[in-house]
Amino acid sequence: MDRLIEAIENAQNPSVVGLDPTEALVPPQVVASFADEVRDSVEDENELPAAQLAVAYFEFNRAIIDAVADIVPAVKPQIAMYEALGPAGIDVYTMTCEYAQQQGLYVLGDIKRGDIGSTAAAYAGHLSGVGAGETAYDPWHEDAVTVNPYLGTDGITPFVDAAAAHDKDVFVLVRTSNPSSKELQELDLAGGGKLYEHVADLVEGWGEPTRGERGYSRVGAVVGATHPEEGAALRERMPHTFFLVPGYGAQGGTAAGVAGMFDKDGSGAIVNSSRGIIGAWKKTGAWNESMSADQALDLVASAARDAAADMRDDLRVSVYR
Ligand SMILES: O=c1ccn([C@@H]2O[C@H](COP(=O)(O)O)[C@@H](O)[C@H]2O)c(=O)[nH]1
Repeated sequence: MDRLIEAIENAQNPSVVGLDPTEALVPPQVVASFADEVRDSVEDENELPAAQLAVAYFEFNRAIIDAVADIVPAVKPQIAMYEALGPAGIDVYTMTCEYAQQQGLYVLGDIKRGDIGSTAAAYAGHLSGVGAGETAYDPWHEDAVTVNPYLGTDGITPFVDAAAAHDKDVFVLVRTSNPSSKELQELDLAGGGKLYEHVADLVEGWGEPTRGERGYSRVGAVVGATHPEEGAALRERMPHTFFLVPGYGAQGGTAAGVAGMFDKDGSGAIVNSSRGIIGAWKKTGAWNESMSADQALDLVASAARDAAADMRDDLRVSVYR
């Protein structure tokens, strides 16, 4: 986690921009502008819509990354949005991750994997790449990934081992931001405490052998911005676990609400906003259908930069107090 902490300190900004493109979030003229280019590249007409959207997603992401790279430390591409497009989407996911790393950003791949140990070992290829030594190949370009702890220790260990071997990190779902999270995570355990508290203790333990110079381990926790009190209690309970905090903005989380998830030095957490930043252009009232694709991308970029700067300033007031 030391690299992420350093990037946050350099930017004085504990926030991460979520790259979750959907058809509704990309200006239509951007998608339309790739129709001809894509038609020549697909073998089957049926592939056209996915291929066209995929190219549009990449240009959309690139405009946003260029606009925010000097003010945020990290991006979090959500792989679901890309997987939804099939192979063309997966290509654009990896291209986005690579481009973001090239711009100096820490890339947190939101892949939420979880399976039995032997399969988890294959998923851990997201962090370890393919092969070893000089011929090692990293197709994913991720600095960290999210994982689901539901299968227990053997589903997590391959990710932790890969993270330790490749100077990367893992974020484990502990207290997720969504309304239904209470159905499982708030269950009372026979021995006392809630299920998510037990997961929190496991996460702190999984990370223990990987503690870095800044006191945080390579095994972080996902804690929703929509649970301010529980997040603050988890901060106390998990002193060596860095938090990824989604749910700010579109899901109702606030800077005041997440303040307790940071440590006394204003470190220990990074807050995500996806739709609030990449969809900010829709709220400006400046878009119109006669704009060119380039003009629309300029609007996306400037609105994203303004929204990212507002979020940074908002967090600075509450966190760097
Ligand atoms: O508990 C969780 C875990 C992950 N997420 C992901 O974060 C972003 C949030 O997007 P917004 O548009 O800022 O709401 C998205 O990729 C989720 O899958 C989460 O929200 N909560």
